[in-house]
Amino acid sequence: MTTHILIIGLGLIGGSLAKALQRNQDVHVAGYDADPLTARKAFKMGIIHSSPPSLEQAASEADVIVFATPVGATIKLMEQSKYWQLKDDVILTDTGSTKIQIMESSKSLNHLFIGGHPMAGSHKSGVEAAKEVLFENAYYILTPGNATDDERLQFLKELLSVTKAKIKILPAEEHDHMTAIVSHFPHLIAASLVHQLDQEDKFPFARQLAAGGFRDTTRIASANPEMWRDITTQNNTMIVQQLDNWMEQMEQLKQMLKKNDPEPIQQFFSHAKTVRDELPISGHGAMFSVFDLYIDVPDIPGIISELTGYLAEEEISIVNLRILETREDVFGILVISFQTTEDRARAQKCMMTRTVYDTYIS
Ligand SMILES: NC(=O)c1ccc[n+]([C@@H]2O[C@H](COP(=O)([O-])OP(=O)(O)OC[C@H]3O[C@@H](n4cnc5c(N)ncnc54)[C@H](O)[C@@H]3O)[C@@H](O)[C@H]2O)c1
Ligand SMILES: O=C(O)C(=O)C[C@]1(C(=O)O)C=C[C@@H](O)C=C1
Repeated sequence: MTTHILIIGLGLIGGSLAKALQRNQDVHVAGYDADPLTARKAFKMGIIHSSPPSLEQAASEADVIVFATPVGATIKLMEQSKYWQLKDDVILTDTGSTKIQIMESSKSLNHLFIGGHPMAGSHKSGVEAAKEVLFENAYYILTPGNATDDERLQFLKELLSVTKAKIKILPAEEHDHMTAIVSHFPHLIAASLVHQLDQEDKFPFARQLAAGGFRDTTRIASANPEMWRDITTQNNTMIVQQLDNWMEQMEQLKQMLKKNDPEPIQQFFSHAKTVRDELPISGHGAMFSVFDLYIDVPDIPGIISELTGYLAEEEISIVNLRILETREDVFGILVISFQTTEDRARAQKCMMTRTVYDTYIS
């Protein structure tokens, strides 16, 4: 029997989920977006099976409804959904980055709501950035709240299993506490670092000097401001708590720096390195895994399109590409990221057979 899924909000997350859910032959994925052009694009790109014109009509035909909109809009849509004619056993769920306020709102609904949050994403937004593989190996949090319908919870877990994410059940408070630490507060720090650079007017050339370190630390500051406004206002208390901890830590750091004793300074970096190196980055864990291949390339016009052209000919997908340390007359390092180690191994073989450039894996 076909399961009818309706995804509301066809951006990075809704689009990626729609694509992944289509791996299951027994589902029909309908998609709705407030922006009709986005819905049309999603349909043309094959991300959704159908693009119904009426949200209410589509909702009444759905077995599962996913709110994949910014969390402020999600709460408003949940409120509206009370007036929709829904199937009795419909499952409502969401993909929002916050859970306490959403689960609070769900208490007044007439139908089962199971909170959801795939812990994978990007600084990119919009349907064009959607990727079927986005959730692979990432945690996908489910927050059943007061809903005790084990059968439908199991059904949702099975439905989501095609994303190849690792489903984890968490209460809303634990979710918001932990995401404040590993996602929400770091976002504010990234944005603050960019503001700090922006305020530098003595040597404006500093912007040009912003190389790998600054770019890696602040990548997420390029994300959708509307989405982050909503996350920050909803998880405000937990984020302010993190800021308090941070300010205390910064005060200690300041005292340490004032003494300028090398030993504790090294300890500070050493401890951070140990903890960072032990994070589950490669293959498993909450972080979106990519596998980098480094290629020494000369700074000549067309080099990148030549190399990526070889990869395209061999149908090897890349997820990211950046250049490190290019200067005139000097070899630079092209870093190409792949979704799997297998893709990276194929790419390395391709480069070794089709080019003369050295390749290596960090
Ligand atoms: N971007 C990430 O890294 C990430 C990761 C995990 C979860 N999330 C969460 O998933 C949700 C979606 O994020 P995204 O990155 O896909 O955002 P996005 O900006 O890429 O897409 C959001 C889409 O929702 C549509 N939309 C907005 N209001 C709407 C409404 N009232 N009705 C219908 N459509 C509406 C927009 O037109 C847009 O197409 C957010 O709640 C976010 O917190 C984001
Ligand atoms: O930009 C990324 O790489 C992300 O994965 C984004 C990120 C995160 O902070 O980890 C951002 C918000 C989401 O709720 C989940 C994921």
